[in-house]
Amino acid sequence: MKAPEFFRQNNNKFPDSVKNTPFQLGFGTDLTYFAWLGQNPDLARDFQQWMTLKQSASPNWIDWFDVQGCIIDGTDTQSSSSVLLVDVGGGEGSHVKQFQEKFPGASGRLILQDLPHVISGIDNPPINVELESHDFFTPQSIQGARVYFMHWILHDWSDEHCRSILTHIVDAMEPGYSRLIIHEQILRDSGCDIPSACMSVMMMVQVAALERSEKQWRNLLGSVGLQNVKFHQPPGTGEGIIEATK
Ligand SMILES: C[S@@+](CC[C@H](N)C(=O)[O-])C[C@H]1O[C@@H](n2cnc3c(N)ncnc32)[C@H](O)[C@@H]1O
Repeated sequence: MKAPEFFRQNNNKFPDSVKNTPFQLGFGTDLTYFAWLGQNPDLARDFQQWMTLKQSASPNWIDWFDVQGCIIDGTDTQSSSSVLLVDVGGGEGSHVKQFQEKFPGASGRLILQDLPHVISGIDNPPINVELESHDFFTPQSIQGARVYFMHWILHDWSDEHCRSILTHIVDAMEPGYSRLIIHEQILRDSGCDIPSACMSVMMMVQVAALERSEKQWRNLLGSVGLQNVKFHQPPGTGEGIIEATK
């Protein structure tokens, strides 16, 4: 682990670039973590399988969040091409698969987006879900979906990168109709629990990013023009839902 060496060399400052973290020092690469995974297919597959396993062992947001009232009830049921949910950076699709299984009768298309090497590596694609190679730093191809969903995406990126990702989604959202649903940690402003703090440290050393508090989320989402920002915490502990509209 090269973190102590990295921080000694950098005067204990937070990494200033996703291309200059303890990860690059440790693995002797100039690539960002996700670009490096793209060049290491076996490890990329292990990473996606780990994400799927993690999800199967975690509380599922659709079991405690009011999906029916907040999403399904207001969905356009008239157009056969309308999109119910886009899972942006959705990996192997465990979230969109669970959504489809819990709400099989919900009207609208379900779309799973991720980088080309991830999409082409999916062995068992979720049924009734369209797969699309998409780089979230480019304009969003799906316009006016009811929901743009992201789990464990924004905690991988600095505020500056997040603004780029979010701006492409905001541009595609239909005012008053589309919802952004972010499934991430919502840290307490003080007295943060140890597992969440450890995750934040992991994001720092790997991708120069962080877990965020409610105040940090509000500032970030407000900076790209999102409004009606609501925070939902699950019963007990765990990752929350942050909901916003354009
Ligand atoms: C921490 S994983 C989360 C995956 C998935 N949302 C889940 O919860 O299982 C981050 C995901 O972002 C994807 N990703 C990274 N950079 C991307 C980009 N530029 N465009 C689209 N997806 C990207 C990765 O391939 C990976 O699947």
